[in-house]
Amino acid sequence: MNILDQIIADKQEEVAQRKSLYPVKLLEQSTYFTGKPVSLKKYVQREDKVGIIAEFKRQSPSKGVINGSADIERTSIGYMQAGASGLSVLTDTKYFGGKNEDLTTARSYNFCPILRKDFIIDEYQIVEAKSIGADVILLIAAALSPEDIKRLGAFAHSLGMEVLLEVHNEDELQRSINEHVDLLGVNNRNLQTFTTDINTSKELAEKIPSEFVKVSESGINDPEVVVELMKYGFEGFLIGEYFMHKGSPEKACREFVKSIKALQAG
Ligand SMILES: O=P(O)(O)OC[C@@H](O)[C@@H](O)c1c[nH]c2ccccc12
Repeated sequence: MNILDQIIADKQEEVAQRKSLYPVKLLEQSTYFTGKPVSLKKYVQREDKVGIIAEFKRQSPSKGVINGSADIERTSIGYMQAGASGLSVLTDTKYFGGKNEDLTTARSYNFCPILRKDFIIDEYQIVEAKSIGADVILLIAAALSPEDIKRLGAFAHSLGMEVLLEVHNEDELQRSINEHVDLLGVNNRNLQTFTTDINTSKELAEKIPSEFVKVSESGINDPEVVVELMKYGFEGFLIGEYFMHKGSPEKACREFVKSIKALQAG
């Protein structure tokens, strides 16, 4: 079984358990549930920003522990002060060492779009995403049928949230896009081999219909790469490990944003 199948199998069990522990009625009582989501689409397109979606990721199946001591309050505030356009917070515990409380903490200290980074397979998780303060959900084409993607996307929209659809190749792109997708993320990481290749983004760029905001995900560790991807029409850049593996992720983010701006100024 590949890693994604394994994660999804575990997720099915986890969701079934959470459903009985925290019924939807309870989630809907959260003060965040009634709040109006912040648009990631708009934020990555802001003229005064460079489109970095800064991720809080303690560990991953490919790298093991990336940063065991980073603090979500400090890092999330620092990322936004560094000029990030939005935040991505891993909430999967088993494989990524995250938790829902991380997202809620990030929410309570920041007014910005926050992506719930998890493996969404069920409407329940979308209600949960909203109740913990997320604005955007991730749907992974490799893990879902086109019908599921459409149904879950429509449900997220009905709650006012945005949808980031993640694809890794043209086949996934063609079969998965629908009107309930707002942002199209190209994952540069091959989930079978864990290798990352920026060319994945470059090759898929022209195949993505222009109504979707393009986001390049994974393996980005060089400001020059961001500037190059901008030429291919990418407006969002999802970066985790490059920031998180440093003692101060927020400082790494600040320097990264600065370098992009310097390159743009020529
Ligand atoms: O840490 P990186 O290489 O900068 O990548 C960030 C992000 O793209 C990656 O964490 C990611 C992309 N898609 C995912 C799906 C689930 C969990 C994690 C991910």
